[in-house]
Amino acid sequence: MSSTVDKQENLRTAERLIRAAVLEGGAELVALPELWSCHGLESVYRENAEPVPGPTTEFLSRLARGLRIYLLGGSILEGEPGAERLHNTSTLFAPSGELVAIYRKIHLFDVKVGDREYLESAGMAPGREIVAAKAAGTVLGLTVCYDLRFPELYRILALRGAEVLLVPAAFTLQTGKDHWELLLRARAVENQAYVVAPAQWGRKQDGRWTYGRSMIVDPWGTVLSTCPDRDGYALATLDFEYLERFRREFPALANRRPETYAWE
Ligand SMILES: NC(=O)CCC(=O)C(=O)O
Repeated sequence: MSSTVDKQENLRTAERLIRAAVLEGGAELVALPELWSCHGLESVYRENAEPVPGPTTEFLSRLARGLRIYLLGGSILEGEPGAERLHNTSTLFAPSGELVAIYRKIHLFDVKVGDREYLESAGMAPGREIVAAKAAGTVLGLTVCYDLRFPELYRILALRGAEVLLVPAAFTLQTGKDHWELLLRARAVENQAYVVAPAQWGRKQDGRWTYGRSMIVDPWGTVLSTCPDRDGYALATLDFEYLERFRREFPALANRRPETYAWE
């Protein structure tokens, strides 16, 4: 998606794309990008924030139930009325519509890229909990965007059994062109897991460009599917028998030597 600050328009676009992924593509798990319901102008984030659960998660729950799918609600702006700072919050719904996991972005994007400064922590508070959730006999690890640069998080998720690492994102164009695919493939290879990474693309209202290229990567590091620079979806089959065999025959996770690793 290339979300705007018009929440109703974003909800309509998300619904159209989710329905297409399921009804045309046969998707059983659908994932939206970071801040899909409102993105691109920080000055309006507070007025677009909602509690979780709230109206936008209700919308996602209805879609998950109606289409009988697992639905990752990318991330949205979470905020109780009067909260000092918001959270960048990802939610996961079961085919029953039940909200089965809530993950709040841990690593906030406080960096300078070229001549542009990002200070996500000015408006957001970091999450404090690592979240893995069971879904249809597998385990999904929830993360958001800049988290991708912190391999510790993904290793902990893998050690908790995650076989699919979810990375809804809005990478900048400048970092994304060199780092997005590299980091996604690295997280897939080092954790021997599928990586599902739906992304914002295009120019935003505040002038920033996002990189796009939603991507699904397999445990070998092969890119199974990606998106061009327009709204759409990447689609792939995740083969958990292959994953189990690969981890058994090439037991890199089991070959770790934690007793020799020094901690900070
Ligand atoms: N929204 C984000 O967290 C952006 C992360 C990003 O662009 C990066 O390079 O990291």
